Amino acid sequence: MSTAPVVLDNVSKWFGDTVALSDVSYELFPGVTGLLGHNGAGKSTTLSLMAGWTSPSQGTVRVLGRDPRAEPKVHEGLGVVPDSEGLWPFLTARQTVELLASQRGVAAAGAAAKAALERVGLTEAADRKVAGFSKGMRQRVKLAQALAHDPAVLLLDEPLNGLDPAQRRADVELIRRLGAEGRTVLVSSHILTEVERMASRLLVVVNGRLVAEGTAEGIRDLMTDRPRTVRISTDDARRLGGLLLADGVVHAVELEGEELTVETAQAVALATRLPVLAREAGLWLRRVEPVGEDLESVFAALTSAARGVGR
Ligand SMILES: Nc1ncnc2c1ncn2[C@@H]1O[C@H](COP(=O)(O)OP(=O)(O)OP(=O)(O)O)[C@@H](O)[C@H]1O
Repeated sequence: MSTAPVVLDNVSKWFGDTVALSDVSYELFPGVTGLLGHNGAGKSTTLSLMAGWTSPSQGTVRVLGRDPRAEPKVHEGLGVVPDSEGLWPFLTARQTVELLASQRGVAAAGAAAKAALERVGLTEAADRKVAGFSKGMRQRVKLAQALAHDPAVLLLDEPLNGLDPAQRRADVELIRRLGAEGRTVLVSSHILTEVERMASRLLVVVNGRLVAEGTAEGIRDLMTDRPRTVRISTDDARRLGGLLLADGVVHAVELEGEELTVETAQAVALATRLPVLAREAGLWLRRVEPVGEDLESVFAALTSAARGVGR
């Protein structure tokens, strides 16, 4: 069996007729891994399985070498930020964090809570009741709770939800540091540009299936043959559009003044043929700009590609 801190081996999970996860296998290693998927893709189910809150219908889950469902001791090395609220409003931030640290068997729970609250930037608010906290502050209390016992594995379900831009930047930085310290961190998100800033490795889940895995760049490469849109600015857009269509490297063109927008399923061929065709026709390429090269677009393409294969 693998020694990776988290191992999913042929894991499926269904609720009645709903398949939340379908035959998923991967390992998590130290550093930050992003788990990407739209609402309902199976992210929270994955985290629940790793936290031992639910059992797989099939397959095995191991966290720090243990079955998290059968061995609650796993929580001594595991910190979880669930997407649910679950905070007692009548406790202060300090009491909230201290309580869980004690439950996790931390001897100096007070000192651990103080350090964790400081880490997430809640020192000044530590003795205020959670009831008056903003969504962003409550998220930070949950993060401090997850950190207080210094776990080797952290599972964070959409941890940036409800944060303002400054808080997001701070938390992206904090999560990166947690990974750099050698912890195994899994961050779920539906916002690719955000998770891309934290995670060195991405797992993309669509309809409960793992559809792509790798670095953000690697995932883009996987999508080389997906349909792409390219905007071209030239001195005779109509002529160039005709040449590209005749050459067969694009399947649609749209003209707007000197701007030409083309659709292609052969990005590499277009990149090779475009300068040749322009040169032969004596046309000047002012600007060539791919549209939608961000991960959001790649993700949308993966999603529609996987839809037919879904449940
Ligand atoms: N306890 C449950 N009972 C029935 N169906 C469930 C249960 N938990 C999850 N599901 C279903 O399993 C699928 C995956 O849900 P999950 O919450 O894991 O997705 P998600 O990617 O976390 O999405 P979200 O961000 O919206 O929570 C969904 O179709 C959901 O409706």
